[in-house]
Amino acid sequence: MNLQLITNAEVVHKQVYYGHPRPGNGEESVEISYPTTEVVGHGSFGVVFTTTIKETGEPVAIKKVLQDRRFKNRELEIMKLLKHPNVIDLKYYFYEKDPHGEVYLNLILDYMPQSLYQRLRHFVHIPSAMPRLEIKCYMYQLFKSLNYLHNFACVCHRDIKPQNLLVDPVSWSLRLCDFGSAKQLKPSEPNVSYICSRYYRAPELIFGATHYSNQIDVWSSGCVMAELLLGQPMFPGESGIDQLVEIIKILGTPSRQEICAMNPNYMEHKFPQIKPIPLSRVFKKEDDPTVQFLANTLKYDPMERFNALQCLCSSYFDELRHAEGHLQDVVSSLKLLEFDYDTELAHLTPDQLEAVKLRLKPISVR
Ligand SMILES: Nc1ncnc2c1ncn2[C@@H]1O[C@H](COP(=O)(O)OP(=O)(O)OP(=O)(O)O)[C@@H](O)[C@H]1O
Repeated sequence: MNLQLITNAEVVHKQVYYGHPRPGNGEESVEISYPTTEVVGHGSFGVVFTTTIKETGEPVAIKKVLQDRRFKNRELEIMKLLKHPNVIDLKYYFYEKDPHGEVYLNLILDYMPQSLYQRLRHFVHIPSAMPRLEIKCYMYQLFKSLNYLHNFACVCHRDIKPQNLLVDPVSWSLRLCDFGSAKQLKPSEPNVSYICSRYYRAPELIFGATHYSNQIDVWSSGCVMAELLLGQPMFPGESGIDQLVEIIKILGTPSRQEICAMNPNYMEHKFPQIKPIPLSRVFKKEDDPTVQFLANTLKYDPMERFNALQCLCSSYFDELRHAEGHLQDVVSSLKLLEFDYDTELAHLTPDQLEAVKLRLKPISVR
């Protein structure tokens, strides 16, 4: 995405629909105005520019995508469902026609200053490591967003990568964006395996599985965390199949059982036998809970891989639950230890709920 400055802003007025209409109000609309525009970015599906809504003073990003009239826009339908502090919020949307009669959908989203990709490039450029606590806060919020997405909205994001994680480097808040590849997966229905950006693709996708689960997002998140720690992608595959080679070079050749767990229909089992490199050697400077956490997110077998809530409960995040001084201020201003029962924990059995609530509490009040 190239960012380019636009000058000579003019104010436009638009009749827009609310992203989350009040219950019973159908597709409620309102008129807003905003200057066009300060910054634009070109993505694979359209442009994104940032501006400020005149009536409310809200800074927003407007993502404009070409609308195929034959289909409902899945990104819009999914974004209407989502409301969580760690997910980019759809404030309004509207359609517009260009002079050639093409229809564009405009998604008006809450604004975040940077992507995690840009934040990491900042540290690589200095050069210095990203502070370990900053990484931990971002990863915690990422898994909070995934726990909500997977268990409440039943949506799989399918394109977790640093470019789609938006952050505020001052408050350390994080929000997940770009639901252009997201889908509600149904166990009985097949899904395309050619999704997710290469470095972050779960091995079951590389093995061509069509009955994968939300666990593909956990693998991608493990790759993001590894990249933040290393300053460069952990599995930088140069092609689809080379991606698997990069994974095997570190995790070793998957066993017959692991291949079967990734894709039971995968027949060719001819791989050179490579031994795994212990992750403690790849991440020499990291402590045991960090290395163990990465090992639990980067497992071949999707069922053995931690799910998002198990990740949140991991001892890697205990430092946030123990927090004192400045970190305690960060934790409380980001409301990291606050969970909403209905949208974050309602899928648990009563026994699981008790155990999880105990685990996620600040340590001082246990
Ligand atoms: N809410 C937002 N606030 C600030 N910047 C944003 C916002 N949403 C998107 N962006 C910027 O625009 C970029 C592209 O957004 P998005 O990923 O949604 O579009 P895309 O067309 O799907 O892009 P891609 O080609 O990367 O898939 C983001 O990486 C980010 O830099």
